[in-house]
Amino acid sequence: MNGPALELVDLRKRFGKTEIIRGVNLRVAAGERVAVIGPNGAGKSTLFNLISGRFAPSGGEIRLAGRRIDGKTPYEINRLGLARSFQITNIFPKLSVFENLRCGVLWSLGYRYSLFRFLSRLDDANRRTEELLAMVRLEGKREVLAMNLTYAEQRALEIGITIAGGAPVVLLDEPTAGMSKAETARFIQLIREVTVGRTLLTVEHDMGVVFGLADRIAVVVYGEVIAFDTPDAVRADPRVQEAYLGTPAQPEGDA
Ligand SMILES: Nc1ncnc2c1ncn2[C@@H]1O[C@H](COP(=O)(O)OP(=O)(O)OP(=O)(O)O)[C@@H](O)[C@H]1O
Repeated sequence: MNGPALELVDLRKRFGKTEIIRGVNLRVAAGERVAVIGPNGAGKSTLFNLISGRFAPSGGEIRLAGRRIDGKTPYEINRLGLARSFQITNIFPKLSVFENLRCGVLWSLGYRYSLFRFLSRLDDANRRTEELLAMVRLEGKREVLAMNLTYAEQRALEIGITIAGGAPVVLLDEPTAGMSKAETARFIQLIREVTVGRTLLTVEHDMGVVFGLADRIAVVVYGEVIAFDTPDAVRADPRVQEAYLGTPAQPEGDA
């Protein structure tokens, strides 16, 4: 019942002869916010691509709420409850903010419904869209075309679309990239609010965001998770300091 929301078991990905993800094990509890950090080229995006089904693993397992999802398509994985943001690419630029959010909600109703059932649920969809509009603080931009929003507003819209389907597990790829400090601070708060009751996995380079948002941090180096712990514990971990600074933090250590 209370198993992990997301679990990676000895996950591996090889491109040609090179193993990029080298036996990753990770158990993310339901409701937890986890930031994945690591040097450039460590394999963070590859890990996200494996979890969301864009790449098939070369080995190991991925479980969403206990259910195997490795080998499934991104569509199937989304339907099973995992939503991933694709930065601003999933926004329809010529639709209004409201219409964009409603597309996200309608998508979650699926195409299997008959037209009659679909129409009968439109009221629900509109209500849900209103809620989302408020959650991402874009009520004042309701009728504005997405292409006319500021960059930060587009990112907020994108998060609204990502959570529109109600997926319990959300993957966000560098959600604050390109934002000013003030926008970033506001955005962290927004992410906190919209992910209440959900499980969040985010790839992030900005340490301010990582420490402001994450309950636990997974540090990926050369395709392996070298630490998975609370922000304070990760900050104090000599292996992490070495991976980032290139020098052991404790000179008297057994290096
Ligand atoms: N489709 C692919 N084919 C071959 N090699 C790939 C492919 N995708 C990624 N790689 C390689 O895998 C390694 C990890 O890349 P990845 O993008 O996952 O790292 P990252 O940690 O997300 O880096 P960054 O922080 O720079 O975004 C890199 O060496 C990259 O060149």
